[in-house]
Amino acid sequence: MHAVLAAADCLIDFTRPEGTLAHLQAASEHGVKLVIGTTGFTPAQRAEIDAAASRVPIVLAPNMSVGVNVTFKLLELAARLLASDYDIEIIEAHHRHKVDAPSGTALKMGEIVAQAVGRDLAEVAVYGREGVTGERKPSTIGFATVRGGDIVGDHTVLFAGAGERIEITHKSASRVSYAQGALRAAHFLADKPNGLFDMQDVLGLR
Ligand SMILES: NC(=O)C1=CN([C@@H]2O[C@H](COP(=O)(O)OP(=O)(O)OC[C@H]3O[C@@H](n4cnc5c(N)ncnc54)[C@H](OP(=O)(O)O)[C@@H]3O)[C@@H](O)[C@H]2O)C=CC1
Ligand SMILES: O=C(O)C1=N[C@H](C(=O)O)C[C@H](O)C1
Repeated sequence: MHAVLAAADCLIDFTRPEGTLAHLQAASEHGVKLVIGTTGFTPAQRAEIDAAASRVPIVLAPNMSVGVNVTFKLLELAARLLASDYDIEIIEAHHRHKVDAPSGTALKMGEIVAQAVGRDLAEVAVYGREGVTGERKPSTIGFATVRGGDIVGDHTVLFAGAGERIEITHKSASRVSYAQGALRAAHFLADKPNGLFDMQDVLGLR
C-alpha cells in the first residue's frame, strides 16, 4: 500500500470502517488526499477522520450520487415547511450483502430533517419497532430497514400528516452514480491543502 500511495494524489476508499482508518493513517503519512464513501463509522472513528482532515483534505460522504445530494436539499425544505404537524419516518432498502444499518444515507437524511425542525437526532431517533410499542411519540424520527437481493439503494422520507402524506424518494438503479461522484470529489480536492468536505461542497449545493 505504501508504494502505491507514494505515487498517488488521491485515494478513493469504499471499504469498511476499519479498512478506511488504516488507509487514512497511511494516506495522511504520505500527504495523499482522500475521498471516503465508507459508512458505519462509530463516533470515535468519525473523530479520527475529523482529526486527519487538519493534515490532508478529505471528502467524506455517505452517498456520492448527485440525485441523493439534491434530495438532501429537498428534505431540508420539506422538513422546515412541514415542521411539527407531520410525523417523519425514513425507510431504506439495500442488497443482501450490506453490513451496516440504517444506511449512512438514511442516517444523513435523519440528521438533515432533525436539524431542520430543531431536534437532536440522537434524542429522537427510533431504530425499528417491535411488540407493544405504545403510540408514536410526536417528535420521534423513525427508521425502517429492508435488506434483500440486489437492491442498489432506495431511500424514502415520509412526512405523514392528518389526511395526507408526502413521500420523497430516491432510487439508485446502478452504482455508476457513486463512482462518478467519487471521481468528481477527487477532482474537487486537487487544489485543497486540507479540510473536511462533503458532496454538498463538491456539488456547490451549500
Ligand atoms: N458513499 C457512497 O456513495 C457509497 C458508499 N458505500 C459504502 O461503501 C462501503 C463498501 O460497500 P460495498 O462496495 O458494497 O462493499 P463490498 O463488500 O462489495 O466491498 C468492500 C471492499 O472493501 C474491502 N475491504 C473490506 N474490509 C477491508 C479492510 N479492513 N481493509 C481493506 N479493505 C477492506 C473488500 O475487500 P475483500 O473483498 O478482499 O474483503 C472489498 O474490496 C460500505 O460502507 C457502503 O455503505 C457503498 C456505495 C456507495
Ligand atoms: O452499501 C451500499 O450499497 C450503499 N451504501 C451507502 C449508504 O450506506 O448509504 C450508499 C448507498 O445507499 C449504497
